[in-house]
Amino acid sequence: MKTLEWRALFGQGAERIQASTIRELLKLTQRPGIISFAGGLPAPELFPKAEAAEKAAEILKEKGEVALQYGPTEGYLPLRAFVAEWLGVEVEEVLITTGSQQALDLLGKVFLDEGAPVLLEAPSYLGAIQAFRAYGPRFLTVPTGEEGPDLEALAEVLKEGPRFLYLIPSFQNPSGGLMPLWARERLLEMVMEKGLLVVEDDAYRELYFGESRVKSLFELAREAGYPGVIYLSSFSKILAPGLRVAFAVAHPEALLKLTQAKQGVDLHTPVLNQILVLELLKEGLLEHLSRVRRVYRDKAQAMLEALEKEMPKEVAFTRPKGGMFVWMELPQGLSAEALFHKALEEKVAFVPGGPFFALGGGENTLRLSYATMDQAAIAEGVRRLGKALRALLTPA
Ligand SMILES: Cc1ncc(COP(=O)(O)O)c(CN[C@@H](CCCC(=O)O)C(=O)O)c1O
Repeated sequence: MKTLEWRALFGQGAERIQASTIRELLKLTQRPGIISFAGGLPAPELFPKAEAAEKAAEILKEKGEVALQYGPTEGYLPLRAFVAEWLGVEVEEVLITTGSQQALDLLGKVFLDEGAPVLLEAPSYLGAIQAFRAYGPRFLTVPTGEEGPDLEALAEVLKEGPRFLYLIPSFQNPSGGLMPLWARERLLEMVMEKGLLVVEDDAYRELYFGESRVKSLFELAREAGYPGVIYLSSFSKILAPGLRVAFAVAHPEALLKLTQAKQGVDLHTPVLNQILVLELLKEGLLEHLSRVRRVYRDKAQAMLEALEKEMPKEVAFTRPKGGMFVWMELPQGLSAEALFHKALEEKVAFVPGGPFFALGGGENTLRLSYATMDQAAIAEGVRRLGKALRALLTPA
């Protein structure tokens, strides 16, 4: 068979397209017997399987012509209307996307150029770093922690005039941080003063363990009459990630360009999936959301109890108030990559923290997701992790 030198055939941009660490690791965690804290994969016990089977059959029977035909790029109008009412915005401001992951790619396509500055937290969602990196931007970062980005450092780096700030104010991936209201108001003041654009990724908006949600940057900006916040959220974490249905809310001018970009990417998000999401949400959404919150709060509690019991005192870890992740820091000098391999020997997996830092660093950090495993597996997985850690901490 004749061979081709594929690398020579790739375009220049192909060099910037790199693998997703989570996606690559997830292949490893398919091995039998592994307890995986790697992907933020929602709890399968929460998937409305029986209802979805019934509703999908009904949709195909009664609306098959619509569900199986090409649809509008903007999205299935009744679903857009549902999202608009839920968020208190106009339907013209809502674009249905094929997961928030697609929205991140569209934002890179529309707002970034080679060498253009874009600001992210350090650490931040590695899927966003992967999506934006394909457009060759100059990454700027601001340290982030349990209460969100460091606002003093942010004031400095804003002087670089980033095309946009990509932020995850609620239950940040991977650090679990929750920006308090005062910090959100302060950040918005800085952004409005400079007329900058914010992309608010609110994937975990409903997964709060406390009494209520903190107001989003988007809501605060609306109240201040500022159009410069583009809001993303998704049905992945509250319904089913495999349906790939999410949404972006933006000023009509921005939304028009994002929609045009989407036309060139996938024409539209699968219509059957959009109708199915709408039908599943229309009944008992509030009860479903309170069950989802309880399940994740219990899983988080199980992981924190196990970590308190099993982790050596040299290790630090966050106590999340929502979301799906615990962020862990090993003593300086210890490598999370080295721990990853020891942990695999003990049949437990996690995501080393390095890939969450757009400008590098974080070699001693790691992310643990409690979302997927049941409480017994969480306790056993943390026990195994403790064993691997002690082996790493005890010099041979
Ligand atoms: C902040 C943030 N923004 C967008 C996404 C992607 O959500 P969609 O399912 O594309 O709506 C995610 C999902 N992240 C998960 C899921 C990745 C799953 C995978 O790559 O298999 C993770 O970090 O593990 C996210 O955390």
